[in-house]
Amino acid sequence: MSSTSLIDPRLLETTKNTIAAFMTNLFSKKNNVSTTAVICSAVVGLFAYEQYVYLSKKKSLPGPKFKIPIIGAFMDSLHPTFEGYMSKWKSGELSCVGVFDRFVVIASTCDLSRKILNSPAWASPTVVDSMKYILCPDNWVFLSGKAHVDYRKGLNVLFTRKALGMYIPIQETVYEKHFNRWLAMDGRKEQYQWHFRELNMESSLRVFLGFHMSDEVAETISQEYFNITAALELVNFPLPLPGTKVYKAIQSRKYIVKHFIEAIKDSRVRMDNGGEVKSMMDAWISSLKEYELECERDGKPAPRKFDDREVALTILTFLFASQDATSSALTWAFQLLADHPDVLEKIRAEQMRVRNGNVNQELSLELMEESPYLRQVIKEVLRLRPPVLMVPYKTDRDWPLTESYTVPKGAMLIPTTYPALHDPAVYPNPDAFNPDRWGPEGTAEKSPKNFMVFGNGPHHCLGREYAIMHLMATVAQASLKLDWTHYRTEHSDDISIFATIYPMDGCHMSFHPREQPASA
Ligand code: HEM
Repeated sequence: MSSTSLIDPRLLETTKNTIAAFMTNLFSKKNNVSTTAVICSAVVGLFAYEQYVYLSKKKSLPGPKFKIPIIGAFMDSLHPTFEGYMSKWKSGELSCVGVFDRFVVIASTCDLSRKILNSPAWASPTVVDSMKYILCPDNWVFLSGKAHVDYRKGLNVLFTRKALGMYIPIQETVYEKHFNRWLAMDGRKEQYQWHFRELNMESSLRVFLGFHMSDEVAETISQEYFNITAALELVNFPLPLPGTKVYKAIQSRKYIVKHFIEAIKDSRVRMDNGGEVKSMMDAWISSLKEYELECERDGKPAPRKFDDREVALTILTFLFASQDATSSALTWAFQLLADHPDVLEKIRAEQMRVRNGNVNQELSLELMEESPYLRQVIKEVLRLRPPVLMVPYKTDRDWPLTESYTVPKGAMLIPTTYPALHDPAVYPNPDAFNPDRWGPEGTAEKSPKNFMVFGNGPHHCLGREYAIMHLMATVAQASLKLDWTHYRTEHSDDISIFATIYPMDGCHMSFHPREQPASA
């Protein structure tokens, strides 16, 4: 912890004394005081009180010594920078900042981050402030304790190996469609970050909801979803007033949920008529139906029903949890592979090997399971550029998190993933892209606790295997069907923050059809 950032306890004492003196002064004055003077004095008093509250929570933690009245560091949170985050993490194992009435504590070490993620008795996930408005307060992600565990158990069926195998052909169709779109641009140089996002959004929508919804609606949802991403700042304007980002995100959510509900109704009809399971939602509805019949048959009490809105909101959480993180990972994957052609060649060789030289072989889960090198590459992309840098939690009571600091109840407490994933003791030369560190000769697998890309503890990512499989499958198909060029700029390796992380220059690329090897 940097000693220069320690708060002098005398400052705290002086602030307290100033407020006391001010209040005494204000109320003891017998002489006439103008209304303006009283109001001004009251405002100054409130500001001083705000500083006092902030400093008494901050204690010796590194962080701003002065909180800007009312808004605190709100302007910084509007335009976060990676460098700003880095300097926070470097300032100490815990650091703090005040935004509006929120006191935010950031944990930067692997051990403290894991402790926070694994202590449901002290802190629970809070998502960012705006999310209760956007995802609706009755959404399952806001459940805690047993209610959360029980609900989550019911969702596991959607991410089993069998389920993942069923989603793969849907994904292959979507990849093919987007690859053809990219090729139709005739090798034009573009900012591909948004094209990767589109592929990812359509893949999510089709896997989660199937093909009931038209391409136009799917594209509008992709556009509307930008409003939701834009409202994901760590701390937002506290009220969803018209014109605010949160307000716009709520309108977009309404549009998205309306169309999800239509797809759910369609799925219910198809499943009632014994239709084929063609999406995650079909799988869920049919498993609920099966369980209902099982209870009826075995004379057990009827299970709880899930109405269309509830199913729609749950699918929305999957989109919410996956969309930005996976789009970020996909962008970095394409960029890093273009910048490391030796790695891309090894992927191609592995894919040709597992397909016995048949470049057109249908994609399958088995093929992905037989591709250990590709898995190493995806793990390395996620380590080097973790899409989720911080996971906001909230303390449910005063928590003596370290020997020297107790996090006050109600604080936003944020475990961090990046420093653990760039710890040179665990990942030598941590800023280098080196998939071999995950191989048999490497050491990265020896410290699984550092790999917090998908969180940890009771709320760890439900879609972890699905996400890894989707990233592997996209890269596998692209490596065989496409050649791509990355136009590096001086900002290609810099990180910009838009809910998650992207290359600062937006990733300029062009795509070309890949000439098939003679054996294909
Ligand atoms: C590269 C992509 C992804 C990354 C980096 C990622 C990362 C994370 C992280 C860090 C958490 C918080 C964990 C915690 O609090 O300990 C999380 C939670 C979650 N993720 Fe993911 N995720 C990804 C993709 C997905 C996908 C594709 C889905 C669903 C299809 C998904 C569904 C969820 C859900 C439902 C939760 C909340 C779990 C709970 O509260 O019980 N994620 N994810």
